[in-house]
Amino acid sequence: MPEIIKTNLTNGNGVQKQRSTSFNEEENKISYESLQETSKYLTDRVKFTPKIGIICGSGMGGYWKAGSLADALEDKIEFPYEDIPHFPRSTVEGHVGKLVFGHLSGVPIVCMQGRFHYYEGYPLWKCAMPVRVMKLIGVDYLIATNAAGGLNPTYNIGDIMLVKDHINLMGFAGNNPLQGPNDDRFGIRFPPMNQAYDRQLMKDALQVAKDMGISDIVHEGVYTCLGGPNFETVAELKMLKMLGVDAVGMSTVHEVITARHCQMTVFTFSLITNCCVTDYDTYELPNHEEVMDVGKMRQGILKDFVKTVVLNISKKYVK
Ligand SMILES: O=P(O)(O)O[C@H]1O[C@H](CO)[C@@H](O)[C@H]1O
Ligand SMILES: Nc1nc2[nH]cnc2c(=O)[nH]1
Repeated sequence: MPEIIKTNLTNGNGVQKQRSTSFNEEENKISYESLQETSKYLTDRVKFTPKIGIICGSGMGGYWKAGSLADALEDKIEFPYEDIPHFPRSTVEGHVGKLVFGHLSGVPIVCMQGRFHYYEGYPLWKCAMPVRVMKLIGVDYLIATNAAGGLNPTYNIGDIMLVKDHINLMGFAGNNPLQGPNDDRFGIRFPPMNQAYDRQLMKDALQVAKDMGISDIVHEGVYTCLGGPNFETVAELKMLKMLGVDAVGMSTVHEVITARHCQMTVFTFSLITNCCVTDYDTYELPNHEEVMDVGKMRQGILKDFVKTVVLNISKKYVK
């Protein structure tokens, strides 16, 4: 049951009135101490310290098991989300719901096989809280992946868009994962966001794409997150296009903001799983099955791409 906090206010004429504020740890921020409990639960059970964390987008976390990025991990230690203290539960198809520790190309990593979305009913801070858990475990580099609709007309289904920037539309509407009291142990009250996506990691990833011979399907672009769960109307997409958005999704932005708040270095890419329909004469309907199918279709390339990016970060930057 929520604990009721009574606050004394005056009405301006010196007359006292009482306001009741509902405070419930599940609805409001989870404390630093609670997240330390979560992190301790994990570090007590894993004998290596990953410096790199990966979040798998829809269809990219290997819900079909074989051949995926998560499947490529060696010495795996898996934690179903329901076993981890204070962790939310995955409810979306294509998001397995496990935190997996292991080695990718010999590099220790932690991987979220399934993320949390606002439309599942979680507040943004809760969608992003695993990022803080990663930070407490020792992760300094976040690789966040997502499935997104391609709005840029030059993009094709199956392309990869390296995210160079985002538009935090939900933030425009006053919804932000950092809302509420700031805990300075994570980061500062007013974090800058103009260098959210690390330029050097992007350049390195472009070189990886070149070396793999896939430069023709790799772009740099601007991502936006909408609340979902419905896909967009034609008018909404036209508006987003005018704003300079290249790909549209329902995730990632709040994770990136939370990661930058606690000084993580961020690399993000979108897999373009569908082309956004921006005219009324096209009868194609975006759907989640297609989104997952494209993830599966691209699993081989994505696995090799991420493995090389991870190896590169580990060799060049991780201390
Ligand atoms: O962003 P991820 O988790 O990759 O998933 C994307 O795909 C789903 C829609 O098919 C939405 O959840 C959208 O956000
Ligand atoms: N909002 C949104 N999210 C997506 N995820 C995958 N495709 C899409 C899309 O077209 N729109």
